[in-house]
Amino acid sequence: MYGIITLRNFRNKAAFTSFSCSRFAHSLPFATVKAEEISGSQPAEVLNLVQGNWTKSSGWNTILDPLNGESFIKVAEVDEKGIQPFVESLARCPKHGLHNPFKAPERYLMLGDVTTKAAYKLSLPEVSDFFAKLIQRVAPKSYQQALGEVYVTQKFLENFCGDQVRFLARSFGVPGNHLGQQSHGFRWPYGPVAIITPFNFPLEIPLLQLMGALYMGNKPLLKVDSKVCIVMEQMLRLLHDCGLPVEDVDFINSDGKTMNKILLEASPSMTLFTGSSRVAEKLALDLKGRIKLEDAGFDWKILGPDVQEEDYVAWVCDQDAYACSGQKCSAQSMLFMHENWAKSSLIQKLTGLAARRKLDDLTIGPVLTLTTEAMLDHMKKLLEIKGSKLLFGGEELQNHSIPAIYGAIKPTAVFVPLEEILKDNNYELVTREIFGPFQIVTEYKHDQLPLVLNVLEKMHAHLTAAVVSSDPLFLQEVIGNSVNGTTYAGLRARTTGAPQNHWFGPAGDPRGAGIGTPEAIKLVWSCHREVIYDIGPLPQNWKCPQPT
Ligand SMILES: NC(=O)c1ccc[n+]([C@@H]2O[C@H](COP(=O)([O-])OP(=O)(O)OC[C@H]3O[C@@H](n4cnc5c(N)ncnc54)[C@H](O)[C@@H]3O)[C@@H](O)[C@H]2O)c1
Repeated sequence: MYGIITLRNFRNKAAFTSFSCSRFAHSLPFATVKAEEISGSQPAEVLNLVQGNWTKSSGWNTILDPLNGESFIKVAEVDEKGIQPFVESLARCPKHGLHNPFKAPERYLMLGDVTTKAAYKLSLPEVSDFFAKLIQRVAPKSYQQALGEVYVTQKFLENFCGDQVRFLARSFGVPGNHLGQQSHGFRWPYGPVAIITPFNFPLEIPLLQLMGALYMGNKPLLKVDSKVCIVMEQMLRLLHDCGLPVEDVDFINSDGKTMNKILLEASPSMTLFTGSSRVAEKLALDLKGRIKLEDAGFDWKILGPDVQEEDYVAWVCDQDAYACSGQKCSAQSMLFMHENWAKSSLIQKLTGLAARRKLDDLTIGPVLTLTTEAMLDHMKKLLEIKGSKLLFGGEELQNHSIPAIYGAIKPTAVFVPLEEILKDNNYELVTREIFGPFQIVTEYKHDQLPLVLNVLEKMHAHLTAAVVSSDPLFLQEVIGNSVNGTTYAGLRARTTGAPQNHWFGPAGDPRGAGIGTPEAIKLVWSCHREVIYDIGPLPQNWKCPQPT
């Protein structure tokens, strides 16, 4: 999801951490684990939080270390028999929330204070290093990518310090028709809500959505994918340390089926789901539409006719497609090259950049939701399409100990001719999201832009996009004829990159959610309520009129 960000501050801190962290690692007051010491012989435990208490459950789910297969984390997973305390806890929160502009407004200030403290703590090198390393253990990505996730999270918290939380609930008023009448629009909470998040950004996605839900007055039940839930468990402990009341958030570990059952029984007023389109569509039906979605991304980049800065553009393509082993929902899944780019050395450069990626530093690593076989099978099917060819990759990683339940392939690119992509029997296959280091590359001739736009029109997921060109008319043409919710345009355009300072989310779907900005928080976590004051006085000599 998130890409190349400015890491200036953190680089300095990272340099500092390298010699200072081992000294601090044992003294983080909130933490119950040490990121580097979790192992098969010293497995970590992850608990649930309900009604203010950390609890175990009747069973443990064992998580395998994605790098060596050791059973290194035990998650106390709630099964269908254990859901009642969570259902009851949500039921205790009224529809009008824990706070709203007419109720307990001091909570807006309290949450501003908690956020100030949390932003400060997360800025400490020993704390950011702890979370970056913990992220790396469960969702292996390079240290810089993991630290980037922590950095965006910390900057987000900085944005909502002090009075910024109450400013989110800013209202407006309009004069009425007669003396004493005024209408006021308020941002109103939903009350009991649920947040479900995937494995790929273990800190950023759940934390940003959780804080947004709290800010607007809701009581959230949070469920993070069990493979990575240890990160948010530790973050909740940090938030408690910063003054967040323990009853404000419930945290559950379970499989998808159990969570589905909780949603049906507890019937939260709103659920925010981030994950695959398959589960998103199921939940949308089950919850009768009381849901907002951040679902699959089949993200595209179009290189316009003006070839320039080849080295830079190739580097951005490599980062977009293969950083975090392609497991960002914003990862570049399809690259459309203008024929001028096809004649350039772009593909050669891209091949060289992809070859630099190494398991040693996790610039390439395990794929957590697809096996090696599944990805290579998909590639074989693509290669059966007329005119398609393997550009690079297409092989299993060498000398690895990644367990077979996960995937391990080299950064891969498959070329498929544009005309073939548009054929009905190929379209679905070619545009299937492969959540791993895998992209489709194609070429369009000067007069074939309408065909490219046609490919985009047929897609069902409209998350991120990039239009790489310095020609304003070209940018206008592509942006004006497409939909994606987060679109980068210009010479430096990328598909990945979801810093806290811009909206990130899909467009073209009324259920689409957003993350990061004040607008995203208000849209996802509050609804509009209008209060019309009509206090009088009555007009002098008022008499009862005829009925109408
Ligand atoms: N749009 C975004 O912002 C965004 C961000 C990250 C990931 N993604 C997408 O997420 C997908 C990868 O994540 P994944 O494979 O872990 O997704 P997934 O849909 O399998 O799982 C996501 C979460 O839903 C839970 N879940 C599964 N079935 C459920 C059910 N029936 N009821 C309730 N909860 C259920 C899982 O346990 C997990 O916590 C990709 O498609 C990617 O594009 C989207």
